[in-house]
Amino acid sequence: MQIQSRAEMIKTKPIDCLHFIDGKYVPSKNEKTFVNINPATEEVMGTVAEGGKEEIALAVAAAKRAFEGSWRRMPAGERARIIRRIGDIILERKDELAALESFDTGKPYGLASSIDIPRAAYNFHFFADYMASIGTEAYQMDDVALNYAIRRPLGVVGLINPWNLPLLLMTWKLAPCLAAGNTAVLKPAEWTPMTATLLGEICKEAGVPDGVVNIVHGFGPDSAGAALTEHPDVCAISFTGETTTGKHIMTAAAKTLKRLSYELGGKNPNIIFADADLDEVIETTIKSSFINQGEVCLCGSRIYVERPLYDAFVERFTAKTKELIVGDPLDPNTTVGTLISEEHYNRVRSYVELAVEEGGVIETGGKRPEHLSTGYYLEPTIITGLTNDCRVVQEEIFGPVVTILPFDREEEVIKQANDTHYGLSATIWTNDLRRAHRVAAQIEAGIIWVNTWFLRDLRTPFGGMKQSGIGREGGMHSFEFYSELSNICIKL
Ligand SMILES: NC(=O)c1ccc[n+]([C@@H]2O[C@H](COP(=O)([O-])OP(=O)(O)OC[C@H]3O[C@@H](n4cnc5c(N)ncnc54)[C@H](O)[C@@H]3O)[C@@H](O)[C@H]2O)c1
Ligand SMILES: N/C(=C\C=C\C=O)C(=O)O
Repeated sequence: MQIQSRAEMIKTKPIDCLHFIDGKYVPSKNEKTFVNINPATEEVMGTVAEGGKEEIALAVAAAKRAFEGSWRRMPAGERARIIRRIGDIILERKDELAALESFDTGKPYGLASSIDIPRAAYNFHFFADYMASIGTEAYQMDDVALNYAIRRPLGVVGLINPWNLPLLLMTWKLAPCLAAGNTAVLKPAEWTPMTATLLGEICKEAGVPDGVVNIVHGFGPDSAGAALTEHPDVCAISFTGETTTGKHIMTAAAKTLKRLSYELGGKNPNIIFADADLDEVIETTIKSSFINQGEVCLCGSRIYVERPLYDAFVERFTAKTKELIVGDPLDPNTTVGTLISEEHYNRVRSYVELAVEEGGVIETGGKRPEHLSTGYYLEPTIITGLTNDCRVVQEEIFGPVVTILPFDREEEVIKQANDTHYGLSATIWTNDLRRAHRVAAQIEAGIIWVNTWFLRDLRTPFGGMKQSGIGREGGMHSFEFYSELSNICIKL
């Protein structure tokens, strides 16, 4: 399908986003809505129904009915077929979903089309296949007794999502949640409602029974998000977002003792030893620094380079960064689109100004591109000359901004890499095999890549430690979160 121009798409597409509750698109009871702004044109693309306590109550009631109805009793093979079909339909509608994801986020259409949407489909295909292979455990107590565990679904689960990889991350939660036999109430991020809205009709077309998947739009505090974390019939929350938000949700969920899975913020080290292959390092570090405008929790925004390689790296990396094309997300030549919102643009810009106050040197970037007066565009930015204790090196910026610091010894860089409240991911570049294993084992992070970045095997544990998260999702870890185990002991 040729991508229609933004104007045509919005004229012809129902861009107003309604809730999807019990298999039907509905407005809020009080008719409240908020506007959805396109970050590249700063134009209103449509309205979004603003959900609150009432809409969450309707959605949870529908999910509860569906759970107690056909869904939990559906044979696993039939459930797997439906889940796989969701993935199929996402691929059939890839162009449309990629365009809407690009309109909502400002990310290049090419990125949405090559990464976000295919990975959203794969999340369903992966868990539909994986669920057939999961087992539990059994133990014989000599000839006295036999113990075996059975796995059962939790019930109604709340899934609260961020705006940076909207459909990818929403489906990373929804696929295993459904595969484990649960029903779900999803709360998309307020900045990115469109692909979430279409996910409702895609699930219905795939054969998901009404009420199994419900989508309620709105904000966090005093809105749909908070209501979901407080509802007594929601037994678990999987949340992806800022660490500060995670703390608020934990307080709200405590009242009803909900099970929690958290994927939170990060400030990830990218450690480059002098023996690394510089061409390979530069090519991947451009991605791990600036892909999706740096709005990826896994981005390696703290770059540490062993001193013998430092000058060559700064020179080559800066030159390569200057070649990146900041522009219209729908232009196939664009490699860096817009930030998500004016609010976020101003926040990221403030960190560039802070970096100068802290003594940093802006090697490139830090400004709005002169030829782009409309849209929340920011040049990819490289900062040197700071120390590890600077706020710009310590705090998550979540934009196209990286710092580069030199180091002399392995022990020194491990200490600096770990000197953070976060512990989500890390990247290590070296051709010394023993050093790779030795350093990786000492880095305090949930995910550590060596000589690569964002290479994902969905069977692996995914999540962060310290202030970057609680729990792991992926493969068996998702089933550990989205189901209960009971041990049955039979006397022989
Ligand atoms: N660890 C990961 O896998 C991962 C992935 C993507 C993004 N993130 C993190 O997410 C952040 C950016 O995403 P964001 O700005 O959407 O995060 P955010 O915390 O502002 O919002 C995330 C979601 O939580 C909702 N929310 C906000 N306050 C709430 C409350 N009190 N109760 C219930 N829901 C509430 C929001 O409406 C949104 O849907 C960054 O910190 C990034 O590192 C982490
Ligand atoms: N959760 C995942 C990616 C998170 C990206 C954060 O912005 C994944 O790849 O499964």
